[in-house]
Amino acid sequence: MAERMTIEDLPGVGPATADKLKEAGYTSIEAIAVASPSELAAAAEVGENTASKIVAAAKKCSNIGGFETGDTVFERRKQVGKLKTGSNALDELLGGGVETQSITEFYGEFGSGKTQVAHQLAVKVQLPPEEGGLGGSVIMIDTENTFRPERIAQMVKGLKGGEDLDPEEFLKNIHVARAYNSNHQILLVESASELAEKMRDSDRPVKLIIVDSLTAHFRSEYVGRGTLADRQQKLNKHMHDLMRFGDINNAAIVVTNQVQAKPDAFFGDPTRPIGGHIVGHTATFRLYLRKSKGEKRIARLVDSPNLPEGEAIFSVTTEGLRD
Ligand SMILES: Nc1ncnc2c1ncn2[C@@H]1O[C@H](COP(=O)(O)OP(=O)(O)OP(=O)(O)O)[C@@H](O)[C@H]1O
Repeated sequence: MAERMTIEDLPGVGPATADKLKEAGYTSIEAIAVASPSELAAAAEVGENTASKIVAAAKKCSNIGGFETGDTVFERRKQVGKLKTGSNALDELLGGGVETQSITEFYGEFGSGKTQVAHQLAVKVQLPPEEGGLGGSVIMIDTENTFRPERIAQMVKGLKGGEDLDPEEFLKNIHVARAYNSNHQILLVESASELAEKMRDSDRPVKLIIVDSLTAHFRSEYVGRGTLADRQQKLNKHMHDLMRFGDINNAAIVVTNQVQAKPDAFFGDPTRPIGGHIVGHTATFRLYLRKSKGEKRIARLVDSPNLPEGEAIFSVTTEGLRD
């Protein structure tokens, strides 16, 4: 493969401009390719004409914004990997596991097991494909301080042959960042892209990005009807950034989401995931998690483009997810 280009290689981008662009968050060719020339002009303090040329050059070498033929899309789809969850029933519901190049959303009430699923996937993704993993590392954006290394250690010990495995080796492949507010959360996807780019040719490329929770910050920061449009716009950008991360890295994207009580809903389930249409339309797979007896959980697949709706029952145990 030809050596990867960096933004310094773009015509019209000298070292000073490159620094300004990076400072403003344009850290990759892809980020520049999808920028508007006027935004870029302001960020890099160059004229609009120069900015247009930079964007055009970035588009050309990133193939973003261009059309692809069906066979190219088909080639990329062939690369799609499936990450096993530890529960066969849940894997089957998902058509074989959590897919790369897709966003899988787990939503449910407090204690329904969303964070447990996230921890389990962070462990499983590190296993080789023969063992249901993707042989990769993981980036975790933690918005509510729920990441627990101890929990990872328990789940590593719960793997097949886990007694001989060193949990620390697994922890080294989990890159965790706390997001302090929704803007920070959005920015972290850019940092994640940089990290993934650096690791792309290593023996542990990033194969999974988790955002737990996707909506908590948005929900608490945008209160009241008047702010809804703003919130949805930000959330929409965030989801698309994540989707692009998945495409570029052939990585799986897993997000968790709470439900909001809808006391005025007389029919159907009175709870709905936060984020409404935006999250719903961008997530490829949506799973609604419910608590059942004891460690049992029920997952329902909602709105999948190519899989039938259905339910799976699994357990959250100390060792991890099980049937
Ligand atoms: N070490 C463990 N061993 C067994 N079960 C555990 C363990 N730790 C957590 N659990 C189970 O996971 C549940 C908590 O689930 P989790 O934290 O994933 O909920 P959540 O859906 O993320 O909730 P929230 O919306 O509050 O973040 C606990 O109620 C418990 O049943």
